[in-house]
Amino acid sequence: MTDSKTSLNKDKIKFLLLEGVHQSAVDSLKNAGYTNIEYHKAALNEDELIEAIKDAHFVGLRSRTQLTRKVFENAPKLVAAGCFCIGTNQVDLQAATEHGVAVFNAPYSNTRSVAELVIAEAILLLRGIPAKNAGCHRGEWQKSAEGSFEIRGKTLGIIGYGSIGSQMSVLAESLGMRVFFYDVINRLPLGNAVQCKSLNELLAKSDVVSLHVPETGATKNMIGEREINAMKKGAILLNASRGTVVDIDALAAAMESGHIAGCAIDVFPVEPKGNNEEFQSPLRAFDNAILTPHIGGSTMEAQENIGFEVAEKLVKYSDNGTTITSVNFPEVALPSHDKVHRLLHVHKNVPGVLTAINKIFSESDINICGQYLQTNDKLGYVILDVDRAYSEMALEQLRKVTGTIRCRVLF
Ligand SMILES: NC(=O)c1ccc[n+]([C@@H]2O[C@H](COP(=O)([O-])OP(=O)(O)OC[C@H]3O[C@@H](n4cnc5c(N)ncnc54)[C@H](O)[C@@H]3O)[C@@H](O)[C@H]2O)c1
Ligand SMILES: O=C(O)CC[C@@H](O)C(=O)O
Repeated sequence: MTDSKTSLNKDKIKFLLLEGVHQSAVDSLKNAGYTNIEYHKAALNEDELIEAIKDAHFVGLRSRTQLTRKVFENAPKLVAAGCFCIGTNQVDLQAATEHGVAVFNAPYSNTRSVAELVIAEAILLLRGIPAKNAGCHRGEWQKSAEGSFEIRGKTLGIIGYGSIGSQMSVLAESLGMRVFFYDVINRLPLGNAVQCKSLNELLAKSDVVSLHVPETGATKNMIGEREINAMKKGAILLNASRGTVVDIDALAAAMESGHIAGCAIDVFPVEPKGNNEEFQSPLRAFDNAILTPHIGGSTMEAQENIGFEVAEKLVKYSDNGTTITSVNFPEVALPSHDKVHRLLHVHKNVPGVLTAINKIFSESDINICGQYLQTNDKLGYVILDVDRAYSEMALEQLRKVTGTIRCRVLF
């Protein structure tokens, strides 16, 4: 038996931070003792990412970086990924899980920022301000009330009544809007909002339609030609969810015909990788389209909070194995014990793994001081605190347990 410390020193643990995540993330990691940080302002393409991630233990990203199966296959040391945003659709979660990589995000920090933006856009579009603004910039003077409306008394249709949709609902009612929403699950309506039974019902009722659904198979092109035709003539469409949700060509055709009176689009099927790449979209042709570079959640407040929140989750996972709020791992938090070694064991959720683990320790005569197992449909994750009389041999045996995906010693 040896009393050896086999975990890495903190300065050997590499964090790869991409897409200009907020300085608060860097500060939080440094305050927690993690100084080995590689920082990139933009996203990396797959080949660049594979090169940068090959010796990284943690990766931090936003919505642009694609963590594909190939990336996970080439990231042998990676233990966790932190999405400094809400969406996790840019991560192949199945591949992350199979490789034993815990994924975290910030599910709430930027929701208010998005809700405020879409309300502001609805007001501006109902008044025709984007087109009037563009005209003035060209030297035109279009003083007219034609096509300008107050928001008060108009009907808002929210698709996806989660954290953002429900906040928008409250803000919209405070401005005098009537609110309907459509969601795949029954949601408690806030204020006087009413849940619609179908998407068609919502589209037919609404003067303004706003999308707040995640990117999934079911939401891909959820708003296409048929759905746009089901909207009222002269209605307004807002999308600050994901670019795959709206068929942009169908929207451009409806803007051209005047069926849609204006739109505000923050997310696109293909977005530039960084600030130096040209943004391409058929919607650039329309003065009555507010186009923004995926900044719905980009406020100083939100980004700072997200930086702290996600960095803290990564630090807790690195320091003591805590996976609370992980989007793909069973959630485990074991209080720390004195004078113990802590081992983390990630395995396929198949019968007999815990028995095999416990057998190794009982046969090696090593006392287990604390143990917490959680499973989800794919994974089992157990944190074990064992007596200092810990042996490297036990770790070797743990690694051989059938179903093991990843096993490491924290301290
Ligand atoms: N533009 C930005 O900068 C920005 C910022 C934050 C979030 N987002 C996007 O907004 C999305 C929503 O964020 P949120 O925090 O409100 O998420 P959320 O998970 O709290 O809410 C999403 C809602 O959509 C519903 N939903 C899922 N599939 C649906 C379907 N097929 N039809 C109808 N409803 C469906 C869910 O039941 C849920 O109520 C995120 O997934 C993210 O992609 C964009
Ligand atoms: O900051 C980003 O890149 C993504 C923001 C937003 O889409 C989110 O999912 O939170």
